[in-house]
Amino acid sequence: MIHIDHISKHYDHQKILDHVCFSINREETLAIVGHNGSGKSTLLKIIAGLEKPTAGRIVKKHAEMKIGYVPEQFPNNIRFSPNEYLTLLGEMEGQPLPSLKKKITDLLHTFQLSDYADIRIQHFSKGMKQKIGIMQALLSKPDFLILDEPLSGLDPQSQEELADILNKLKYEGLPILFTCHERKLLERVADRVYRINQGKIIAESVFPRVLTMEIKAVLSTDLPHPELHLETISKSFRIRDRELVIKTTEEQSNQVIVKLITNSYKIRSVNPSYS
Ligand SMILES: Nc1ncnc2c1ncn2[C@@H]1O[C@H](COP(=O)(O)OP(=O)(O)OP(=O)(O)O)[C@@H](O)[C@H]1O
Repeated sequence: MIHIDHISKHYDHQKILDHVCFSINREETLAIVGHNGSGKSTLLKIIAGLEKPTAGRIVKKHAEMKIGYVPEQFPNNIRFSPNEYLTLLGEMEGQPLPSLKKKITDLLHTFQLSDYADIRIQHFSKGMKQKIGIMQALLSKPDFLILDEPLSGLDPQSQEELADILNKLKYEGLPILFTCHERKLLERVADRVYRINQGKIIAESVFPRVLTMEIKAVLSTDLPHPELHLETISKSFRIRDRELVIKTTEEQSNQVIVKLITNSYKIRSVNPSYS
């Protein structure tokens, strides 16, 4: 959906990017890694249209494609609450107030900030501010999201929480391009990783997307739970009273559902699991 076509960038006489070429496909999460100063942020800004390349071009599938860009640092001095700040930005874009309010409520819920909706952002932690930056980018329903070091400076728990949110957005079909230094998180979130080295870009890794599904089912008879031998097709499962909760791969989820139905279970829910 976006092709980076022989992008080069020089600052004064310093060559930062040298004929960088790659494509970003639909529903794909791509990460860029590289040493400090290797040109990651410069490349993201060029793709977002915030910086001009010295040579080359960015080819978008649709000229009107909306790109959401989240810089590494969220401003420190925002005196508005998330409700006020996001409403103001949405109104400036001309979004109608009723649907804008609903969108903000949904975003606050997704980012687990509903309890902080009316507290000034300047009092927030770095991770919370980072979430506001992403919410701001999502407010105008982008077709593509670019995040510069979204996890930097966050404690491990906040990193995990944000990685879960990125996975959720990815599962909903939003293509994402981000930079990150944390190997474990790259593996959790990225489908592909590219490395910038001396201005050139090289494909580093491809992580197969193995999605875990959580299936909740209830036994519809008064008999004890039947012996299902789920160990072979399930990552984990637990039984509580009449309820059975099973985690399995997306590929095997249909097989599990059929097995449950034929053994007198009623399926309550089938959802992707990010843990
Ligand atoms: N506006 C600018 N003017 C001159 N040089 C710049 C400018 N912006 C970036 N640079 C230089 O370009 C090089 C690449 O910077 P960039 O911020 O893209 O690297 P990075 O890989 O994102 O680094 P980090 O991992 O530290 O964030 C650096 O040497 C930087 O000093």
